[in-house]
Amino acid sequence: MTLVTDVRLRRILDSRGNPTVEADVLTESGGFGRAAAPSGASTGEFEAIELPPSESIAATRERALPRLIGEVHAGNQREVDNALRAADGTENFSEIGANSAVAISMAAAKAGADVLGAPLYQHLGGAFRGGDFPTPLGNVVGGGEHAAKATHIQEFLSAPVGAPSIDEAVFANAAVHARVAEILDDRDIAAAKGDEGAWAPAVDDSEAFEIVDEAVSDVEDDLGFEIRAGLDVAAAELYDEDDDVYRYGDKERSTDEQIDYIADLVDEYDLVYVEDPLDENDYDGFAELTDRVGDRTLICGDDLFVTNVERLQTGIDEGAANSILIKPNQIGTLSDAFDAIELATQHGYDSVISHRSGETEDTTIAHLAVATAAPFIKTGAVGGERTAKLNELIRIADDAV
Ligand SMILES: C=C(OP(=O)(O)O)C(=O)O
Ligand SMILES: [Mg+2]
Repeated sequence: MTLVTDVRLRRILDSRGNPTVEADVLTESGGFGRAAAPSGASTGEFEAIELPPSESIAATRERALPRLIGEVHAGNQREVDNALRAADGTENFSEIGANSAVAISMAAAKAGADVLGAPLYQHLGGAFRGGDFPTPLGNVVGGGEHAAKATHIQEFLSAPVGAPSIDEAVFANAAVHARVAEILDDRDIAAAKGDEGAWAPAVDDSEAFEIVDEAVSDVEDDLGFEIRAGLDVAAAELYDEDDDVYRYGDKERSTDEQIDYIADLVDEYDLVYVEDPLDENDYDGFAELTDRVGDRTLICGDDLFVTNVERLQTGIDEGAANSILIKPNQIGTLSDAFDAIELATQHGYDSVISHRSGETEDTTIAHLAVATAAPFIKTGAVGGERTAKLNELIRIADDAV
């Protein structure tokens, strides 16, 4: 019934106006799934390879489609994903591109759900999923690789940890985003938006902390539940390997100073979440910071782990971080992303399902978060490609997908 009878690939626009890959998967009994690959800007060194979309589509048509069409079942995710891996033949999808691979992998899952007549989260997670919703981490101020001439830290996040429902959590993040705009206006600071819809003011990081702290407290007082702040430092982008320092404009920090700086920020701003506080090769630094503040905040590996079970296992062995960012396109298939989530859960690491800075209207990650009962999802606060996922979470909670 779920035998794949056709796979169609095309170039579509992503939220930055760049081309990306969209896949349609059709099955024998009329099942249909469509999904699109996102794209990163602050990509990790160890991520699966994203090829130029036209190149990826051509290679996938030649190498992968003969192994998929008439050969695999959309309802059997491992079979689909194993066929993609076999067609590529490399560890990092450098032959067909992780962009086509992940689009097909996610589209196949949707086609499998369609045949079953089940929502995607239930097809992926089973009949008993749908009761646990992630806390959304909403990007409200940012810079780094996502906006020119803005903060050095890539993302300042709002985390409505006390929200009684996903609906209230999503609206809380939008309210913090709106409150930041008012505070910027009061301070006469003009701000454009970065790639993920966060405000991107030309302020130094210390002023951004003040603004976000004030916005979070104001909205917390208004709404009456706990909202905290978090960060994606994206420190690999700040790290200068030659001089072994982190560069924040003219200011330099050694690794020890960086660890002290982040540990102080955790306490000063009561941060609930810190992603990539150190370089993507620095397991020792991650371990030291986790040892110092891991009892009171999440230390999350994004560029460090790249959704890769081997890199995560190294982190687990060394005590580096206590949380992992999950981006299916970093690794290339949904099966690989599931394996990373399962390994994380077994070892007490929290999974944070994440968008990329270049996104589409695709909502797969909302379903993935509910299917795996992930405690957090990072998918922005405002902007159509971000609200696509947030609104899907609201629909899932309303049993309306
Ligand atoms: C979402 C992120 O950005 P990008 O997609 O540019 O890697 C991130 O670094 O967590
Ligand atoms: Mg990151």
